[in-house]
Formats: sequence, structure tokens, C-alpha cells
Amino acid sequence: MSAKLMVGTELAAEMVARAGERAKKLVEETGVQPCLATVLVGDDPASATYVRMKQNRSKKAGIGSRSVVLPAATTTEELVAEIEKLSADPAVHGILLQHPVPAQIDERAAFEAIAPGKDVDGVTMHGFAAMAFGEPGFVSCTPGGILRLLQAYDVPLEGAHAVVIGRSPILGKPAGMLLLASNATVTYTHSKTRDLADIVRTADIVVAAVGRANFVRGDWLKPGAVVIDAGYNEGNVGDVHFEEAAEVAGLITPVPGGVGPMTIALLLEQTVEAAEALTRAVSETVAHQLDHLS
Ligand SMILES: Nc1nc2c(c(=O)[nH]1)N[C@@H](CN(C=O)c1ccc(C(=O)N[C@@H](CCC(=O)O)C(=O)O)cc1)CN2
Repeated sequence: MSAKLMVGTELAAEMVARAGERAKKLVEETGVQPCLATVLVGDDPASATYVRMKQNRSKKAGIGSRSVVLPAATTTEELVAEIEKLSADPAVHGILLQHPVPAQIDERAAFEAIAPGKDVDGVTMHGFAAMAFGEPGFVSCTPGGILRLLQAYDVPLEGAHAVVIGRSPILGKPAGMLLLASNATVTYTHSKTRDLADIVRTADIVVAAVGRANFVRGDWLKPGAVVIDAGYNEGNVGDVHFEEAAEVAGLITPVPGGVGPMTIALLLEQTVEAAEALTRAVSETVAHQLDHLS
């Protein structure tokens, strides 16, 4: 293997520790403990594992959790009603709806029931638009985590050609938008792209987010390319054939231990940020009302 590893585990642990310090400070100063509500629909074991990981790491950072688990037969209306309750609950600062939801549910409608100020997972249209326009807001966690990793490893983005493989609304599309905002030249590709390997061979940075195990092969890569594997296929297998790619790439993320931990770290960081912002907004409203009374 000639590539250097881009390890997410340690960087993510530092981010979780920093989120924990901020959570502690908020509790000390205001008595408010940041709280992340997780919503899991159905009994997909992988989704249950990811939600458990998010709850465990929240606990480690001093972030409270609220857990909503709904049966696989839940309707869109029932799910939307649950999420609307969490959106209106002042003790909840962030809401995570675990993707995917069962097929009968309109996932977009469910995501849109998340109040924009509590969309710490960056899955709403408001969050996406804010990111696309460069306005303040919460970014989708895996793309945001990928950008943090690239920055931590000093990967030059300005003018670099980044090829994103995959176009899902919470992974491929926002990953490309964030790279574009960092002045990379972005090419989006997907399962229907012609001559995909030839396009990938022109990339300085490859983001594999296609959801197919070992899809990207070593001979698709330009020597020295930076390879980000955002895949999380069954058995902890990424979208990149690691052994082949590591012989050609300059930098490469492993699976596990690369992008995955960064996803959860950013979710916690954004939950604390939401709690700080919502608490600030409440105290400003109270001060304003007191001003009016006096
Ligand atoms: N609402 C969301 N749903 C989903 C998202 C998301 O960001 N928001 N992403 C994926 C799955 N996912 C989080 O939900 C996720 C997948 C994998 C990991 C991770 O840390 N994996 C570890 C290995 C797993 C293990 O240790 O058992 C790693 O890569 O090191 C985190 C989050 C789909 N759904």
C-alpha cells in the first residue's frame, strides 16, 4: 500500500470532546442541556445500530437523547405528527430521522416536518438551500464530515477536479455543493454515467457515495488522487476496493474508521450549536418582552 490513510476516528473524537465542552458550558451558564431526538422507523438492524451509536456518543458528550421508535407499518401522517411534536418541544434541540424509512413513507415529507432550527442532520430543503447559497445553517453530516477531513489533511481544494460518484440528496449532491463552495471544479457522476472510469481517472479528488460495495477499482484512479470512501455497505465494506485503490491513491479514507465517525461527530457538534442558538433566541425574546413591560 502506498497511499497515506486519512483517519477519521481521532479527528472525530476531538470534535466530540469539543462538543462535550461546549455542552457543559451551556449547562453551567444556562441550565440547558443540549438534547438530540432520534427517530427510527422499522426494524432494519443497520439503522438501529447507527441510531444506537449516535445515542451512545451523545451521552459521552453530555448531550441528552430522546428516542422515538416507530413500527415498520407507520404511515407518513403518523411519522410527520411525531416529528412535528419534537419540532415544537422546547426541550429538544436537534432532530434526526434515520434514513432509510420504510417504502410506504414519503421520506421527504417526513424530513420537511423537522423545524429548520433543529435540522442538525442537514436533511431539509431549507438546510440544503442555505448550504447552496452559502448562508448559515446546518450541513448534511457526511458531506460536512468529508470537508472537515479534507481540511484536516490539508488537501488543496481550490482548482482541484473533484469527481463525486452518487447524487443522493443527503450525500452525493451536498458533497459536490460543499466542494464547489471551496472552489473545487466538481463533476457529478452516477450509476447511469457513461465512461465512468474514464471520468474518475481525471479526478484529483474522488468521493465515492454510490452505495455499492467495492465499486470503484484501483485502475479507475489517477496516481496520487485523494480518495474519499463514503460507502457504508453491509459488513462495513466501502464503495471503494480498498486494497487496489490504496496502491494508486495518494490519500485514502478507510472503512471503517474514515468518514463514518466524522458523520456522527458533526451531528453532535451541530446539536450543541442548535442548543446554543435556540437558548440564545429564548433569552433574547424574554429580554425583549421584559423591555416592553418596563
Ligand atoms: N438521517 C440520516 N440517515 C443516514 C445517514 C445520515 O447521515 N443521516 N447516514 C447513513 C448511515 N450513518 C448514519 O446514519 C452512518 C453510517 C456509518 C457510520 C460509522 O461510523 N461507521 C463506522 C463503522 C460501523 C461500526 O463501527 O459498527 C465507521 O465507518 O467507522 C456512522 C453513521 C445512512 N443513514
